[in-house]
Amino acid sequence: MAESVRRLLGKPGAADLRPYTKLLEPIEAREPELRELTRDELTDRAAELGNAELPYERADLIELCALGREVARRTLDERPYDVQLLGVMALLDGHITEMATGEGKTLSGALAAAGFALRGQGVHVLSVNDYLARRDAEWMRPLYELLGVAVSWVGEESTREERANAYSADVTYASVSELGFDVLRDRMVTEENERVLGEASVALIDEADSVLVDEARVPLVLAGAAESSSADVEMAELVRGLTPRLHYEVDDEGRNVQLTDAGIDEVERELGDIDLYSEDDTSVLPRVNLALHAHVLLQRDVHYVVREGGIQLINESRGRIALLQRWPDGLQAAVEAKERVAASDTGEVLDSITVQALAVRYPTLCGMTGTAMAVAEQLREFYELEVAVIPPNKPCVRTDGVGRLYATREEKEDGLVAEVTSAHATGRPILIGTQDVAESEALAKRLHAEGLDCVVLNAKNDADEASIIAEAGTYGAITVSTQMAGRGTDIRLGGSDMSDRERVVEAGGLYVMGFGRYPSSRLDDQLRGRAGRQGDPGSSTFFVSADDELIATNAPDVRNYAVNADGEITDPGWPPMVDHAQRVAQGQLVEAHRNTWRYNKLIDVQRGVVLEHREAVLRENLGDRQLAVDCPTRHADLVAEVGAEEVARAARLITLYHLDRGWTDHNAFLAELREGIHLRFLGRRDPLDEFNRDAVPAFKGFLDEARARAAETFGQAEAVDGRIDVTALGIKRPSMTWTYMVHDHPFSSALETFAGKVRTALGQPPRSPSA
Ligand SMILES: Nc1ncnc2c1ncn2[C@@H]1O[C@H](COP(=O)(O)OP(=O)(O)OP(=O)(O)O)[C@@H](O)[C@H]1O
Repeated sequence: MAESVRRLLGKPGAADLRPYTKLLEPIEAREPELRELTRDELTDRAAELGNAELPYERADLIELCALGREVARRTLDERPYDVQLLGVMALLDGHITEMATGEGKTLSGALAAAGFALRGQGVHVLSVNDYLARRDAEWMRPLYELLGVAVSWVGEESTREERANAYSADVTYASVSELGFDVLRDRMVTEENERVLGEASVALIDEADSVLVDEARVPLVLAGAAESSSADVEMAELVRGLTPRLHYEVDDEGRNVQLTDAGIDEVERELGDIDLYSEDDTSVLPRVNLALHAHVLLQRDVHYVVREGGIQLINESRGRIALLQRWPDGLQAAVEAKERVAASDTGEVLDSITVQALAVRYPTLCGMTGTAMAVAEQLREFYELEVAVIPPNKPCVRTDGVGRLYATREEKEDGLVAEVTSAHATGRPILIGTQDVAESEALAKRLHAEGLDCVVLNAKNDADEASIIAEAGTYGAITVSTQMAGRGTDIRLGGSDMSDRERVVEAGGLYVMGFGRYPSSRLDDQLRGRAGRQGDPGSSTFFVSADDELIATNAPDVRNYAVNADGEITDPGWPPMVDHAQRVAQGQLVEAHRNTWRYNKLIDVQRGVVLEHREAVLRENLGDRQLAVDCPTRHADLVAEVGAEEVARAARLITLYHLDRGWTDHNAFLAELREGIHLRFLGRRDPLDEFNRDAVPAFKGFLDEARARAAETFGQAEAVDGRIDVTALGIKRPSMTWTYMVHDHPFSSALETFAGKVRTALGQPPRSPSA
């Protein structure tokens, strides 16, 4: 069997590509005829595809791909490769396609989106950020237009009208957070026509693993009227004076910090001989704990940066600044106090939705990424999605080294610098991936000190990322970067204009070096994948040390191997141990994901009940009907005075107000419950049971209570000049102006840590990484 055919048969465990490959020949056979068609004729042919339902039958699928190819050639001057068409077909079947960096996912995705749209489905193409949403929509616009498909995009700056217009297009590009914002806001409208989202039924997700797995449990939060929170400067200063190990202890994983007995004494003394555990004032201990958490566990330039006089979180799975992201309010204020910056505004949480819940709203889900196979099981477990591994257009000739393991971090750095020096002497462009901002800066400093000029790309300058990345393949370039997921710009050899390509190819192409392994093999692969694009030469290798957190925590035994004069461990036994360490870390992330999912399931059920009820109030006048029963006299009097329509309007606003108000309060209760539950955990009860035990009864009378409150308010309604003034009744809608993504870390990590402790206390073995 020819190698090219063997490659096309796909990997075990992945979706079968054979049905698609069989269509490649007939698709190609359509080409001569389609080339002769005028633009209008092409558009007409595309419209004809709309005369049937999904899924596409064989003949129509062939026609769609052939048309898509011709249209892309004419409008973008890019004739989609066979493998890109395989990607289109797999997406149309609702799969996650794995396509390597630079294989042209943007074009594949656009053709698939158009395919769905031609069959009458509304499509949302979800990107990881606004920049990519806009860029891709504009880039693909000529293609969509020729196919007769309306395309649009939404960005952070878009107004309500622009959003409504954008979502009414057949295909809308948006970032996950903007979409989340609109979904949450639409849930709180008081008039049906205030909604901006249409009826999209398909979500096509770019960087699908990052969104569906890494960020699945991140809640997007809709916040209401802002007010200023007060920074707890007193506590920040107090914990600043404490001594590690003497006054507090951090657990091995660096996820939990606790005062020691000496620390408790010290804090009590500093606060004027109070009793931290006094039943009379329970507010002090949480304040101390927050300040301690902020002081010890959240590190500047790792978890956040201080920029423009404020704290900006670093999104750990992408190494970027997460602009709208903040920690739960108390913690955010504690970090602000620690860094002595002004306290930022806080708001009341009106509602929230996790990225996962956002994704599963769509009847059809599909997506693309460079690295999906490694999370195939999770995609199946959480989303019932299959992965289709699309082979590269040209075979990948990149060589991936086993890597090097050193005993200490210093030796690792020395080893890397030596390798950079010798590779740089040949003119090869080098890309170094680091774990965090602080590390990227320290390494850049060292390289400069060695006379090696380099450019740094990290969360502090991510606005320039597209241009920095575009030039990373220039002859002699050295680029130091934090994680590469979702960077969305490919590295062309010889610079963005490829003018120097030959020289760079001769030198061996891009050399990717990882400064430490990431907690997930996918992140390693994303970094590696930057080299060897479209059959380019290139290589990759990772430098690790026994001191690296990942290794020290999960594979401490590597220390038993002998080291050579450079501090390098050369025994062939080490690579599997490092791989194992990474698998353990991955297992912990999956477990955390499962945990959040379990909590959210219950909350989602409750939210579903409220939303269904809300819908009936909005569309079917349920509030009015209920109030006519609950306050018959008042209702009748008001109808006589101002008419049924005006009463129905007021009834709707009053009922929705109390439903939303109740849900906001219930949300706050659930959040507190979740955060407080780990304390009870020490009592060795299952936290989820505990959570359900309280959350279920708390919701029990929810709808009745909202109804009773509405009746109470309605009872006081007065007619003035033929109208019912609801604001006079205290019905004021909160301003829903901003959203943020909460970092899930503090709670879930505490939960996991406590879970570990409980298991140990019960004499159970720690859970295995693959569990
Ligand atoms: N069929 C084609 N013919 C020629 N060039 C193409 C074709 N398809 C895509 N390209 C080009 O390849 C480059 C990479 O495309 P794209 O950015 O979509 O890749 P990607 O798979 O999304 O990579 P990344 O993982 O970096 O986001 C672009 O410059 C694009 O114009």
